[in-house]
Amino acid sequence: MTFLTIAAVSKRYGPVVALDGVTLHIAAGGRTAVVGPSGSGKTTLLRLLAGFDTPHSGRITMDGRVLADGTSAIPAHRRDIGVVMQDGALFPHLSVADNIAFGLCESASRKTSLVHELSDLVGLERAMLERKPDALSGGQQQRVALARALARRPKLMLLDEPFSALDTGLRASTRKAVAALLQSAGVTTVLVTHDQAEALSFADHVAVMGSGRILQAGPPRELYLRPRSATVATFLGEALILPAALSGGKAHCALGDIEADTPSRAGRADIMLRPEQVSLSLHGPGTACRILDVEFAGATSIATLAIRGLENSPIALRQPSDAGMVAGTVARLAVSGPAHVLEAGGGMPAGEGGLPGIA
Ligand SMILES: Nc1ncnc2c1ncn2[C@@H]1O[C@H](COP(=O)(O)OP(=O)(O)OP(=O)(O)O)[C@@H](O)[C@H]1O
Repeated sequence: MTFLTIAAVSKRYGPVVALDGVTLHIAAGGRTAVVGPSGSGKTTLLRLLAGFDTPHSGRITMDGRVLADGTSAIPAHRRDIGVVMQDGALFPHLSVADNIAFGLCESASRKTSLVHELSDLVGLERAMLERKPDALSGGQQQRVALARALARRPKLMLLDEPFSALDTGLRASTRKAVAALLQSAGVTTVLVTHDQAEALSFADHVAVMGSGRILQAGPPRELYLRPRSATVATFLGEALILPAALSGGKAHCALGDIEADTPSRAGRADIMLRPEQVSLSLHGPGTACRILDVEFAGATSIATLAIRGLENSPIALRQPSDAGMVAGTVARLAVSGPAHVLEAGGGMPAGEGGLPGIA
């Protein structure tokens, strides 16, 4: 059931079109991630949902209530929406407990029990409640910000890059804890992030933005495996994009004849393979290629490869570092699984440099 509807919403800042007719339907109780490159309009969308700004046109409806219709809008404090920003935005002079209870119109004893309940829920030890925010780690501060937002029992939770200030390990564990918490509380959530891995792991619905528009929205797996365009494909992960001729359910390309996931299509098209579908070996089966360069990156390395038929467009492919890749040698490339056929007109992203294969 749709809980939040964003219908043809546009927003300009002077000559800049920040949002250009954005339409998005968000299911009740779901976790939606809005991803896209810098400047694509993610934060603007979140600000319009929160009520910090108003659209120029379009309509936002939540749970049957119109939040904004063109430039007339319900103010932020009357929307029942919780917001957690990148830096947590805690009040530095208040204790953790007072931060969580800030603005609640409850008796002192009710406030105390609510603070205890919420701190247990977000996994904060009681001993931390009397500390000031600067005596907590980044991850703990984010949990306080979340508890403070949850204290108002919001119908919708907006998270604006809330994990970006945390280091890698803490980031993953906090993200997992927050996702589980929001799911158990049944709060519909919208997360804004520029981190595709975060979006794919946190959300059950992902919307990819570009230049103020929604390029594609759907379940994470669907978007990762069946992106419409090269732009969406490369934003959501590394991708090998190759020109192909389609016929008889096959994509005929420089890597051979590969089963196509859209058997009815015929003619010329770009196809996409994820790196995990392509394996490089020194003596196995597959298409011959020359290893031009190997860039070591720990567990994996990026090989630059010249394939017959694509000599002028070497491809970049990430492979396990123990695959024995040595620059200057000849190897074989084998493909498993079908090639995904991109929609017509969805070529390489404009202005994207570098080699095909690495986003
Ligand atoms: N207050 C403002 N005044 C003028 N231009 C603005 C304003 N806010 C946003 N913009 C512009 O609108 C566009 C969208 O910005 P927005 O902050 O929504 O992008 P974003 O996808 O959240 O980017 P980032 O990932 O860098 O935060 C950008 O071109 C930005 O420069």
